[in-house]
Amino acid sequence: MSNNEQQKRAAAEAAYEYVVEGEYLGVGTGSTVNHFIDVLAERRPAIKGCVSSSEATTARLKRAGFDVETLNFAGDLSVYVDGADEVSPQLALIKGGGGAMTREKIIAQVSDTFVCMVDTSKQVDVLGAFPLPIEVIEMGRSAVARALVKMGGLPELREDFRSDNGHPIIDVYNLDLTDPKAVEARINAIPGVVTVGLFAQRPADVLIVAGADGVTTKKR
Ligand SMILES: O=C[C@H](O)[C@H](O)[C@H](O)COP(=O)(O)O
Repeated sequence: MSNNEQQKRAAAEAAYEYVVEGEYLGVGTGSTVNHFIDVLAERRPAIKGCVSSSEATTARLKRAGFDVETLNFAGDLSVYVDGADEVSPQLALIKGGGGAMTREKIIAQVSDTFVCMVDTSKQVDVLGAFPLPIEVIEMGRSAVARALVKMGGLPELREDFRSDNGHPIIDVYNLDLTDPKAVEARINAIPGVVTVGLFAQRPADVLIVAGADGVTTKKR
């Protein structure tokens, strides 16, 4: 395993401490979450089942023998575990590098504790070096892109990609994200936007950071 993969694994092991037995567990998407699912598969907690944020995570959880239930059935959750593409000191996040942010944001919103796992490379003072993913309705994608240009952004359509919900994704460079809550609200208000991958209005509650010197945990 590379150093980076070892760090992801260490973060996943630390996140496991937040799993609540006897309940449904929210599970995010991505390479760090894949390590978390591997940890779940090894330790087999007595959870009721999982609520998944993507088809890829659902398939991996099922292969590991876990029940995957719909959020409509499971209702509000105690714990949601996921990764992120960037994290600010206030625990605001950019998510959606894998295109899963719509389902991720829905699950984060109904979870008491959002546990986010990252490696040190994803910690930034101000969000925005990572292009901001925005899921859009196909017929509105050019209109949304023009609105983003007016905000100072440089939108790029993600080539040959559809989200699990069947929508295109625009990745936006160059946006000023010094006030991420305000930008999130402004982008949410553009007709045609399904979900912006900014998690500032609902940031992480617990941040687990894995680095060369071990794992640290920060709480909001
Ligand atoms: O759409 C993907 C999700 O938001 C992921 O949480 C994010 O991209 C981080 O993924 P990874 O753990 O692979 O860096």
